[in-house]
Amino acid sequence: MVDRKSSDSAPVLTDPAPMNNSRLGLHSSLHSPQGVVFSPGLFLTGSKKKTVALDDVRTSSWLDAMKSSSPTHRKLAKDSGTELVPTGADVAYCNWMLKYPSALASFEQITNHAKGKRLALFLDYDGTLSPIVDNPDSAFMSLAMRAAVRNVAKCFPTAIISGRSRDKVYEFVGLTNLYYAGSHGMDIMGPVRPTSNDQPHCTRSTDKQGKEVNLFQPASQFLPMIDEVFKSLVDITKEIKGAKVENNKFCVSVHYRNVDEKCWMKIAESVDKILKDYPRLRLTHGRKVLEVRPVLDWDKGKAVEFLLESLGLSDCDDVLPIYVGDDRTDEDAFKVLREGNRGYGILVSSAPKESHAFYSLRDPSEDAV
Ligand SMILES: O=P(O)(O)OC[C@H]1O[C@H](O[C@H]2O[C@H](CO)[C@@H](O)[C@H](O)[C@H]2O)[C@H](O)[C@@H](O)[C@@H]1O
Repeated sequence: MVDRKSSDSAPVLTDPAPMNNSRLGLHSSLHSPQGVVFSPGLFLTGSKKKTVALDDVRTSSWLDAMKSSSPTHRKLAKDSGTELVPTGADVAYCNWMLKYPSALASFEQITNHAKGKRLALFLDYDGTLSPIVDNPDSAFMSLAMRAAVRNVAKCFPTAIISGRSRDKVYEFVGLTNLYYAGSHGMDIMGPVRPTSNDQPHCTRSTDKQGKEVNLFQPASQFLPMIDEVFKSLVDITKEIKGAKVENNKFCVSVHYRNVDEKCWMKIAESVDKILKDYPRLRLTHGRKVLEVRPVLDWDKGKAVEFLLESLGLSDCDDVLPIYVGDDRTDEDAFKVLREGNRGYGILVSSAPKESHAFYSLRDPSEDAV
């Protein structure tokens, strides 16, 4: 079992409230806070210097982040037959699209850039392939979306990279001709690589069709800890109406979408209380969800790089990776593609937000077009 109170353990890294002024501020999980250094391996190390006052600041900054997560904005009224009266939000969205043009409207530009290149497609699941719904167990993708993904995967290598457990996202998508990465990329089932035997955290396995695959699980030593923390989180939140804790194998989601906003502070305090005992776990914010995960230098961006390498597509000028995602965790992947002009990120969002993506789509129904 992992020693959860080891002396060289890292402090819990928390995300400050999102949407602060700086473009990079959005992406706080990338930053190593003071006192935290990246060790030669994947682990983040540092010293724990938290005070009670700092904890209060921390939980209230969590609350700010929770309040601004997944804002709801009305769609521009269309096809309703009524006269359109753009609101301030509509105008703001249109202005935002000048910076992040619609991927659909830019289709020709993208295909021109893709000429002579091999495409590789990376897709987030929730909020990208499936609409956001109240019950995480009912986040089904539409038949049209499944058909679109099936077709695209016949033409280009395609991978799903999700915060969900790999098994769960496979259950939702149900397509065999794809690669799957669960737990924010900490559980990747990819093609067998000639070098994979030498790679740490890689094992040979077989997929559900009996095909030989490469399994990359850099957080495997955290499994007992994650199971333990999952049980504690279920227990501590059981009296909070609407709270739901989801075990995503190498990370845990604490959902508050169905919790009365008056109780959000209680959710933040409960998670904070548990995490105090687990300095090797950290917290990130998603769409009305707090995500507890190992303090590892690994994210969806690293997963994209890993898969490109596994597919023999890294360091090739004739490869154009495209990543479609809606969430803050997808920013890691957008950033990897933007850096060095490697490919395009497409952000699915109905509200303006700062991003490392190049293009935008308003909602998942546009993805399947
Ligand atoms: O990386 P993703 O595939 O986008 O997964 C991120 C989280 O998605 C799920 O939660 C979100 O979608 C739910 C269903 O629409 C919604 O109810 C919830 O409020 C959203 O946060 C999933 O349940 C989480 O475990 C994932 O971490």
